[in-house]
Amino acid sequence: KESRAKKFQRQHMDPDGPSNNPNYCNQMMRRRNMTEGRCKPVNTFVHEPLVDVQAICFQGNITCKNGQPNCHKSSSSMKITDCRVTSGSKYPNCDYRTSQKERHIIVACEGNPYVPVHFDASV
Ligand SMILES: Nc1ncnc2c1ncn2[C@@H]1O[C@H](C(=O)NS(=O)(=O)C[C@H]2[C@@H](O)[C@H](n3ccc(=O)[nH]c3=O)O[C@@H]2CO)[C@@H](O)[C@H]1O
Repeated sequence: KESRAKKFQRQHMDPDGPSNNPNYCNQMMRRRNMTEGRCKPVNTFVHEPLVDVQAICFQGNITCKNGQPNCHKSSSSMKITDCRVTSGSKYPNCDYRTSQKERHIIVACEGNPYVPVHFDASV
């Protein structure tokens, strides 16, 4: 069974990116298995080293969107790519808009070791 930490990495980590390729999201959403059963509507990939994203768990503690107290906001902005499903997208041919950004990211952390398990938002 995939751990929540591993699931976070599968869904949100791409240290080798970003890629200016307009098909980045179409390729990556499939490759990372987020287009099975349905097209995941929104997903962010983070183009920073894993250790830098794991360090966020020890940075600014803030309340998550769902009210839980275990979210953390990155001290610095990070290179990300937002993938958002297009209006014309029809499962199983999931179609995404690819948007490269530099944002502070907000993740939820859990466990021992205390690691990212959920992507909450970017600001
Ligand atoms: N505090 C917590 N502590 C611990 N766990 C917590 C906590 N909160 C939730 N989980 C868990 O996380 C799991 C999960 O998948 N939550 S999810 O909201 O659907 C994820 C969002 C995110 O993937 C994506 N998104 C969204 C915006 C954006 O900019 N970029 C972007 O990528 O869209 C998704 C839907 O919004 C679920 O098991 C839930 O129980």
